[in-house]
Amino acid sequence: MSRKILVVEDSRAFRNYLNQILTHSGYEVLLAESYDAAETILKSEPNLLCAVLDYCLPDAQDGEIIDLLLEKNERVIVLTAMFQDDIREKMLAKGVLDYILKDSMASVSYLLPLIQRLTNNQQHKCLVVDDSMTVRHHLVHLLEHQYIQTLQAENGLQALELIQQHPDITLVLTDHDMPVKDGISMIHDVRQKIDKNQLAILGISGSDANTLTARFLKAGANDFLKKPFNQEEFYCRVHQVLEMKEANSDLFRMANQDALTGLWNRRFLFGEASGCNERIRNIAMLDIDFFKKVNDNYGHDVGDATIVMVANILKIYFPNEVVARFGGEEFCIQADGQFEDFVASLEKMRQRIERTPIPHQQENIQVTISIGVSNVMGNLDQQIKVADDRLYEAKGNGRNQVVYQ
Ligand SMILES: Nc1nc2c(ncn2[C@@H]2O[C@H](COP(=O)(O)OP(=O)(O)OP(=O)(O)O)[C@@H](O)[C@H]2O)c(=O)[nH]1
Repeated sequence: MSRKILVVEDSRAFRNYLNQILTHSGYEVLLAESYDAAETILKSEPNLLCAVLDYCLPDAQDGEIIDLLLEKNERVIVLTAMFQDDIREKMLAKGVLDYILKDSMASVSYLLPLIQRLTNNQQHKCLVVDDSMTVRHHLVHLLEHQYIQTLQAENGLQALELIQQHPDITLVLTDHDMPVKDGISMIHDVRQKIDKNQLAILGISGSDANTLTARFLKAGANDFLKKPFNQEEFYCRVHQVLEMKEANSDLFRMANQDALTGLWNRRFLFGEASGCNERIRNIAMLDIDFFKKVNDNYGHDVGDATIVMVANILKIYFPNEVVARFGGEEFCIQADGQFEDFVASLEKMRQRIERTPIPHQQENIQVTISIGVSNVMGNLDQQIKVADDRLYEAKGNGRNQVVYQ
């Protein structure tokens, strides 16, 4: 997705300031000081993330630059020195994303978060649930204008089916009064399985019932928006809900991921991933052989690079399984499926690690791993204990091997 932003601004100081803050944040900025200059740039630079436009330019004093960009279906943010209700109404009616009052350099501090929001929106998929096609289309238009992908459902039941079929949905916007299944009972059902941090829900309703907001929130909605709403309020609520969700996802990642390798950590393995039921599952415990020597001979940084190399190969061979860094140079893989297939993949992975050199100065460092595997009925602790005993058997038998019985 494009990171190009067109900035059209006649004040040199303001233009340079915008260029500086946007470039610093990793965007590619195209600068124009007038309508004519912008028109020339647009001939050769399609595919913008958005355009930041001064409302009043020396050669286009009444917002004509906005029409030029909107005709090309670009996303437009307007900078204006005048805050007049009629201009604001006119701009928003045209389909401008937002406007920013240009009364000081500090006022543009709102701009960067807005542009970052547009960038992050591209990771989100929203399910719009409403029995009115007109309302659905209006909401879809607003969301897609901000790069949020969309799906649509006519009632709560269809919504539940789509949520199950599309685990990548991150946001649901739902009405309440719908045939077949209403919004609040749909939220109740969703929350049996998916919590607020995984899936954000924004209730939207025009009902006059003054208890509806509380009912939506108590059922598990993250927020509520009353119809009719204006575009600015809609975007503010959607942004707020998505920001909260992203912050929670970041926290979850920080608490459950190993910082060096990006693998899951022990906390995740015994918490989220373990489940409480006793059942059969495949467990592998892996340990890098003679790892202390890598640290002693080449230093801690090379030791770290070795751990990362092993972790990356684990991810390649077990992309859909729970792969965790158990401790220093010890890893654990938890998998379902056929035990023989699991052992075969572990053996291939062991050979791959043995063949993968870690370049260091003029040398290629080579490491091996030992693996113990279990497939017994029990809880996670019991299964890890069996795999761990087999890992130590592998170490005792000469290392660089898989022991699975
Ligand atoms: N570089 C680096 N070293 C670590 C890290 N965590 C633990 N270690 C080191 O890993 C080494 C583990 O050594 P040992 O437990 O003696 O085992 P080993 O040398 O791998 O020998 P065997 O397991 O018996 O084959 C210790 O020297 C730890 O200091 C880490 O995050 N980075």
